[in-house]
Amino acid sequence: MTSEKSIVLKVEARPVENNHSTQPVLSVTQLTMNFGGLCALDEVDLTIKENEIVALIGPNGAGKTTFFNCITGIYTPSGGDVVLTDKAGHRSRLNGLKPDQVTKKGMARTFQNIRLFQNMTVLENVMIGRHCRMRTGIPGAVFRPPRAKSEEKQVVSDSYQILEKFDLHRYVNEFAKNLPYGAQRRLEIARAMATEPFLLLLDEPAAGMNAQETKELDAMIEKLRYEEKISILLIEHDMKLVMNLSDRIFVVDYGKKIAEGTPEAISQNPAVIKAYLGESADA
Ligand SMILES: Nc1ncnc2c1ncn2[C@@H]1O[C@H](COP(=O)(O)OP(=O)(O)OP(=O)(O)O)[C@@H](O)[C@H]1O
Repeated sequence: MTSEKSIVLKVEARPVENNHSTQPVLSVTQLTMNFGGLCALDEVDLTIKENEIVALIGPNGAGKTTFFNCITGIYTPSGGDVVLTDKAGHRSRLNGLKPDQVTKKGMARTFQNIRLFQNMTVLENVMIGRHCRMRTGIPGAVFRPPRAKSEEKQVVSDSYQILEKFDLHRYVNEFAKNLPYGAQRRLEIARAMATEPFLLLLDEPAAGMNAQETKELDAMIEKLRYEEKISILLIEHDMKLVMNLSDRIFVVDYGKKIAEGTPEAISQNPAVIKAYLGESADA
């Protein structure tokens, strides 16, 4: 029997424009994560270069979200190294940093299940992302000296501009929970972008989207790459989106990296086809 995933793997891969710099912004080496007796990640290596779009794919339970959780400080990996290099060439080892410290270093993320502040407005959700770049600390927020007031004004105006970019400004004072599904997904990305990342991680951004919303998402991710000059790492099950967007693809299965390469190479890789089809690939 042919599964749905086997069909989508055969989506035509677009030719890769290989004009990206070779500077790695993220370098992950031998990342390992054990949960008791379960090895969810087994010495996985992955690099992302400046301005690249890279996908991390694999069957359900392969270890993709665990990978994101390990590199963003949600989990402490059992082994391996995670190094982020900013645009000025400063290298930071992220091992042991908390999620907010990782965000400040320039790597932001979204989640598989939308994690917005549902009872806050659209503007407030983005302002929360923006606050990570504010200089005012708790005393400033309490006593509100003139500098804190002017910084707060700037946060409001920056956040509104971000909403405009994501075509969300018409919802500015709506509660997040009242937005249509596709707009909630966009808002998560807008909030992540408000932290000024140079590397954005998207965990299944197209999950639950219809064909039109997915097409818009595809265009939005491309636009982000070119206009904001950022690199993007995405986990996604929609192979059409993956094949269309990615410069390179990494494939994991049972916690191990089984392949990496261009969309074209990956779509023809026997180990990848087998991972998606199971034993039927041998037939
Ligand atoms: N906190 C945890 N404690 C124990 N086991 C976990 C934990 N998080 C993930 N796992 C296990 O690690 C393995 C990898 O899970 P993970 O969620 O990373 O897979 P995935 O590739 O993201 O899957 P999906 O595509 O279904 O989201 C699974 O066997 C999962 O049950």
